[in-house]
Amino acid sequence: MAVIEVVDLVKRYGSKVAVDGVSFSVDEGEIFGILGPNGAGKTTTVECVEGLRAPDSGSVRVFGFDPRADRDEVRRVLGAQLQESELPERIRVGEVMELFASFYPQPADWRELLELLGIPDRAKTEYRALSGGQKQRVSIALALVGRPRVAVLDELTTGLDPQARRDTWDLVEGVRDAGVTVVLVTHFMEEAERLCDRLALIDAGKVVAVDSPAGLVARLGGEQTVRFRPTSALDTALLSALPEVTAVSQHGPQVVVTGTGNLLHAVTSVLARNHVVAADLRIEQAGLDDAFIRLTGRELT
Ligand SMILES: Nc1ncnc2c1ncn2[C@@H]1O[C@H](COP(=O)(O)OP(=O)(O)OP(=O)(O)O)[C@@H](O)[C@H]1O
Repeated sequence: MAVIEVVDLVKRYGSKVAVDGVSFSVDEGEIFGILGPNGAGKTTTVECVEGLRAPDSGSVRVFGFDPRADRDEVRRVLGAQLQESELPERIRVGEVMELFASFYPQPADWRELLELLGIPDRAKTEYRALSGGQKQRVSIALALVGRPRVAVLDELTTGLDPQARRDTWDLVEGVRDAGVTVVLVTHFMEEAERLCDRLALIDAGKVVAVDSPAGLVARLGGEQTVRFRPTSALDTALLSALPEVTAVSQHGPQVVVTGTGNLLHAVTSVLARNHVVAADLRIEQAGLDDAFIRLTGRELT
């Protein structure tokens, strides 16, 4: 059975359609990403999964339960992160952990969780005195204290410095390795690429693709980009005519050539034949961001 099954989910705010027929399913034991630009409908989608919002149409099941009709069952198996603003500033970390643990029949040992999350010494600290990274750790601990089978983590590294972000990625992998399925909402390409087994790309309320990061990139057919600055006049039509080349564009002094196959060799051969020296020559393989542009026609950020 799928851990989460979303079928044709639609959610409107007044006349604004925030989620427009979204379908995906999450398998047990995976880190499933929901990736898309700001306003794509990611949070609204997971709020429907968590039972915080009622869908206008379509269906959501979590281990077969309806998050609205079977609220208690879903609460027992699904751990959701709190938004930062939802905790009182003066509550101590130990107090909030104790409180949340009391909601569950068989909670995890929250002291162990704080230890696992690298903040064992923060139990007596007031929430407001925590750093951004520590607040994120507390919110992950709260999502895990009920021993959920699936944890939903929304924009968990937004606002963190690069080191704290990498530490958080290690934590998420640790959660998955402990047997918890993870749904990760993000607008960071690098985060999705590094962590997710599969992901749904969402744009303007619709799913544009569901695949592994490598599978999404492979849809580009091994596309590469060569960039360089010609040091003398170059007729770019010579490059466009190459069978390996799919597009040529010029950005100021820089020429950008995308294509497949042995693109670099094809481009440098043309340059050599025409006695053009290429300065700052670079080649890049396509990544998730290129896949996103190809699938949606626009950039993620
Ligand atoms: N409570 C609300 N009332 C009205 N419109 C809303 C509400 N919440 C979200 N929206 C709108 O619905 C759309 C989807 O928002 P949502 O927060 O689900 O997107 P998101 O992909 O999570 O984006 P972000 O990363 O910015 O949170 C956006 O256009 C947003 O402005």
